Amino acid sequence: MTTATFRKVDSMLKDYECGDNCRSQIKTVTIQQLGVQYRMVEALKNINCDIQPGKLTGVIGPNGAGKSTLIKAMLGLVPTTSGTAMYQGQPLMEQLEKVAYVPQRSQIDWTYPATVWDVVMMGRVRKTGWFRRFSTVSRRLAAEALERVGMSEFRSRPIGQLSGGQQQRVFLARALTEEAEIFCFDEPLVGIDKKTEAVIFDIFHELADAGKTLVVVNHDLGQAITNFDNLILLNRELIASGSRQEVLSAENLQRAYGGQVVFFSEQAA
Ligand SMILES: Nc1ncnc2c1ncn2[C@@H]1O[C@H](COP(=O)(O)OP(=O)(O)OP(=O)(O)O)[C@@H](O)[C@H]1O
Repeated sequence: MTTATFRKVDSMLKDYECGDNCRSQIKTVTIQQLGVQYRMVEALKNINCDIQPGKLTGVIGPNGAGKSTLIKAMLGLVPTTSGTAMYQGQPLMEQLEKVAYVPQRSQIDWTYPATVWDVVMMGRVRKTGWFRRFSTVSRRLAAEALERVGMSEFRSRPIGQLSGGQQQRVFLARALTEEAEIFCFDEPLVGIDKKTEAVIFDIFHELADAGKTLVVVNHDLGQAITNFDNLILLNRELIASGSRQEVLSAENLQRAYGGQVVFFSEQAA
């Protein structure tokens, strides 16, 4: 099916109100036989799983399991040896205008001379174009996003002068201004306090409730896990994917982490 045909079908479905089930299939990101090799390291092997809209999906697994690589490979940011991620009948990497991606903190240059407002407005560049004036709508969206993450009062502050949690909030605000269909966050919860964690999860759940497709890499198997609807458990290969209750079995955790993890009971999950 061509992109044009797919858009037509999608708008017809909007017109004729198809049920939740078929709408959900259309907005699902489907990862098919994805493989990544970095020189001598086989980072991911034959990954097959879905990321459903309307759910908060976490990617978990031990250090070096390939969690960040999964997101990067889905978006075409690292070369794949096999497979791809599909969205609405086309490779996702060819539709990046529909994606908001927030990389790991370590991959962002915090010395870059930009204010909080500059960073959030960057979320509008794709829609506005480089070197063009931002519209009133773009400015309003950026101001609303900053307000939503509780960072309005910092709008003139250089990003290098913020705490880690404040920096994460600013990048979340930038993602919100992109008005994307798919949101990919790589370790947004590292080094943040409980209050910021709660703000971030509230926003993730709002996006999921609005029918967005969200995937969040999270290496910490602790409390945060209780916030996800679905999980993708990796250790270079796919150990399990599906609802959090299905994925967090003793057997799956043993396969992913070996002896490194104490079993989480279903109640804990
Ligand atoms: N650019 C690269 N070049 C070579 N090897 C890489 C590169 N990026 C990642 N790797 C290797 O690929 C494997 C998977 O890395 P990745 O960062 O995806 O894992 P992760 O699950 O996100 O790890 P962590 O929880 O430690 O952040 C690791 O062995 C890592 O050392």
